Amino acid sequence: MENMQRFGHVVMLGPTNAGKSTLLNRLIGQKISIVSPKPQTTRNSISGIITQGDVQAVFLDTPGLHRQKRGIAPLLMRSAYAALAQADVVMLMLDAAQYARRIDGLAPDLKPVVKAVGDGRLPVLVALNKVDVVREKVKLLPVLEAIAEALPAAELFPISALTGVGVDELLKALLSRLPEAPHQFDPDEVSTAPVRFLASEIVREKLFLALGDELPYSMAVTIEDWDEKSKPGLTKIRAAIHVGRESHKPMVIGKGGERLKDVGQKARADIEEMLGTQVFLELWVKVRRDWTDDPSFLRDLGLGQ
Ligand SMILES: Nc1nc2c(ncn2[C@@H]2O[C@H](COP(=O)(O)OP(=O)(O)OP(=O)(O)O)[C@@H](O)[C@H]2O)c(=O)[nH]1
Repeated sequence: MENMQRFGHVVMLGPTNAGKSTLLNRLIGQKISIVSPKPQTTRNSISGIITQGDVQAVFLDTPGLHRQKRGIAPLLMRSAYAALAQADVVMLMLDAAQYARRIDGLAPDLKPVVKAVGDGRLPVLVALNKVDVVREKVKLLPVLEAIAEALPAAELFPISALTGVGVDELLKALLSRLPEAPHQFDPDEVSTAPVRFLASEIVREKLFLALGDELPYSMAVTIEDWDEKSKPGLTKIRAAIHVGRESHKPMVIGKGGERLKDVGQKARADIEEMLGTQVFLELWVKVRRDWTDDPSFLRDLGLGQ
């Protein structure tokens, strides 16, 4: 029998600057940037998706709870509560170093969290971040005590998102709290959708640089084929450069194909760096008259409705 899958939403709370982005970058890397969620998930707040074996976790970011005191719209608060309504686990991220220096800031930072999730309905995991800069670890004790008092059911994890200390334990605990449910995202789709787009942007950037003033006004790049399966460690990409007129084609290609070759080499180097694999990049130029008026093509480029 197949193992039961587990799936759930991890809602991240915490004041700005606590280190949420740093932690997510460490956990998910570049796969964060742009994902293509299914419609039922709150699109705007998705910051990353992790799939590890049978477990898939969607991380939702919520700036709302902690910015309220600075007077930013109740809308943000509502979006935080909307995210919390979907939460299976709450991760509260705090800058422990800051409170180790001055504990007075802790109570006001905990207050909105206690109000929102202090009833114990959801598992709350507290990441006490930046412990790498706390030299005297005893200074953490009053911080730990105050959190344990305010959120008695919470589990505490001293970590450093920067160095990685404690991060594995935190992730393991987060994943283990997710309920049995089928995965909602295809891990391949999640990982390649954003990088495909970024790859096309890289090609476009190199074209802009190479063409300078000669740049045709209507030019677009689409990824026609993306193959990372046929050979491990190699990503084969076929990208089309669309120009609006036949006369633009030689401008892009250059004498003896030199310009296109140069663009391809530069783009390939950047895409390799982004993907961390070798890349075989094939570029070709397509003339597509009046594509700027073609709604279905614009949609393909992500520009239409
Ligand atoms: N020393 C140390 N610095 C850290 C650690 N984690 C994050 N930082 C630093 O803290 C600052 C804020 O980190 P971010 O990850 O941007 O914080 P954030 O919570 O995403 O902030 P917002 O995007 O404003 O919500 C950055 O300068 C990070 O380099 C850590 O574990 N140790």
